[in-house]
Amino acid sequence: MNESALREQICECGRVLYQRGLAPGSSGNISVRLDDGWLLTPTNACLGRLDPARLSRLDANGRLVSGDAPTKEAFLHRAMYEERGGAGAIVHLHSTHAAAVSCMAGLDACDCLPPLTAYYVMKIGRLPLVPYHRPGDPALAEAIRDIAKRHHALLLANHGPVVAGKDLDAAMYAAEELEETAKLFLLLRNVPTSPLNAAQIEELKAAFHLDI
Ligand SMILES: O=C(CO)COP(=O)(O)O
Ligand SMILES: [Zn+2]
Repeated sequence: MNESALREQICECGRVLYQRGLAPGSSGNISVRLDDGWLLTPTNACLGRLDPARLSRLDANGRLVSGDAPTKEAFLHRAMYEERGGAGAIVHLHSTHAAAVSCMAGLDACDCLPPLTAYYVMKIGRLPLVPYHRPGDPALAEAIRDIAKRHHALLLANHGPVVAGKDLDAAMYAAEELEETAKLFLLLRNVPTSPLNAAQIEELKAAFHLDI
């Protein structure tokens, strides 16, 4: 896909996520890796009203070469791309139910949500929790670097999810599946549940060649 089409795709993805209420206000950010840098959403931009021409274009060294000032988390996206050679796009949201889970006490920091459904296992697998850092804190890049080596999705404490994918559709679908599973998790809080067991997860990993 050429850069112009990628710009349009970022804006369309932003519109869909905003309209679904997964990126309220000016929250969230999206990026796509290019051969020689990245395209990112501008800081303080509403994902529902992006202008393709004003997206932030960074060169391979992370310098802004065109467009508006990039998301305050450009360094986080860059760290994830550096650790995940196969990642083509990253979506960060403040989707309500995933954000709610990120605020809960007593989570398993290695895996915040149970494997309630096959699609959660297929799209997300395991969801590590990253300790709280303020939005835009450069220390966040190093905090996620080691985790990103092993996980394409992570949950920022008291904040929201960051999800990478081979392309923007994959990242977006996985971020939406994460939000739906967080919703299920909260709905089922006081209900006995039977998450998928290890054998069922192994079967999915084999059937869909999952790297989780
Ligand atoms: O979600 C956000 C920060 O965590 C939004 O920040 P930006 O507007 O700088 O992308
Ligand atoms: Zn955020």
